Amino acid sequence: MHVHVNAAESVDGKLSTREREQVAISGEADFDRMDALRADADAVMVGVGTVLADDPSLTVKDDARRDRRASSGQPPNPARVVADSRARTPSAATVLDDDAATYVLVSEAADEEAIEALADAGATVVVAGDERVDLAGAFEGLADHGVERLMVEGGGELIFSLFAADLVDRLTVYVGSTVVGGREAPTLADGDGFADPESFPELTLTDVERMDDGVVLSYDA
Ligand SMILES: NC(=O)C1=CN([C@@H]2O[C@H](COP(=O)(O)OP(=O)(O)OC[C@H]3O[C@@H](n4cnc5c(N)ncnc54)[C@H](O)[C@@H]3O)[C@@H](O)[C@H]2O)C=CC1
Ligand SMILES: Nc1nc(O)c(N)c(N[C@@H]2O[C@H](COP(=O)(O)O)[C@@H](O)[C@H]2O)n1
Repeated sequence: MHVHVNAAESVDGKLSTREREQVAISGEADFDRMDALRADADAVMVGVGTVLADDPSLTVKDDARRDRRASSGQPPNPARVVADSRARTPSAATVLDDDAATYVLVSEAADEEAIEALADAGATVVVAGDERVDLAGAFEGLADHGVERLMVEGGGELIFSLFAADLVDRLTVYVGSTVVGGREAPTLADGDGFADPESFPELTLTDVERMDDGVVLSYDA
C-alpha cells in the first residue's frame, strides 16, 4: 500500500488551535490540491481525534473529479478510514453517511456494543492491535478490501504513529503564512516524539512550490 500524508500547518507547525478548533490554514488553491489528492486515492484516513474535533466528510468536492472517478469504474468518492482504538466515532458522524464506504479501525480493547453501533451505522470495522490500533496490521486488512493508495490527512497523533511505524511513503505539507501558537495546539507529529536522533525519520525534499500565501513542501519518506 502507498501511504501519502498531506496536511496544512501554520508557520509555527500547528494543525489547529489549542482548543482543537479547525482553522483554514490552506487557501483556495491548496484546498483544491487536497481535493485532487483525495480524488486520486482509494481511501482517505484521519484519526478519531479529527472526527471528534471537525466532523469532516472527507469527500471529493469537485463534481468533475467525482465524475471522472465514476467513469473509470471507481466509486465517486474514495473510502474513508478512521483510526479509532476504542470505537469512539459517534453514530451520527458525517464520515458514516452514505456518500462513501467507511472503515473504522479499532483495537481489541474496543467495547463490543460500540463496535456493533458502528456496524449498524454502515461502517466496516477492522480489528487490529490490543490496546491501540496496530496500523501495519490494519493496513493489511484494508489492502484485502482493495485499498492500494491511502491518503492520510491527520491529525498529529496519527501522523506521528505512522512515522514511528515506518508506514509513510510520501509527505506533502502546506505551510501557511500565519502563526497559531500554543503549547497544547496539535502539530504535524505529536505522540511521544522520537527521543533518539538516530530514530528521526529521514525525509528527502523533492519539491518546493509557492501556493496561495504559503508554500507546499513535498518529501519522499
Ligand atoms: N491542518 C490540517 O491539515 C489538519 C488538521 N487536523 C486537526 O488535528 C486535530 C486532531 O488531531 P489529534 O488530536 O492529534 O487527533 P488524531 O486525528 O490524530 O486522532 C488521534 C486518535 O486516533 C486514535 N488512534 C487509533 N490508533 C492510533 C494509533 N496507532 N496512533 C495514533 N492514534 C491512534 C486514538 O484514539 C487517538 O487519540 C484537530 O484539531 C484537527 O482539526 C486534522 C487533520 C488535518
Ligand atoms: N489541507 C488542509 N488544510 C487546512 O487548512 C485544513 N483545515 C485541513 N483540514 C482537514 O480537512 C478536513 C475537512 O474535510 P471536509 O471539508 O469536511 O471534507 C479536516 O477534518 C481536516 O482533515 N486540511
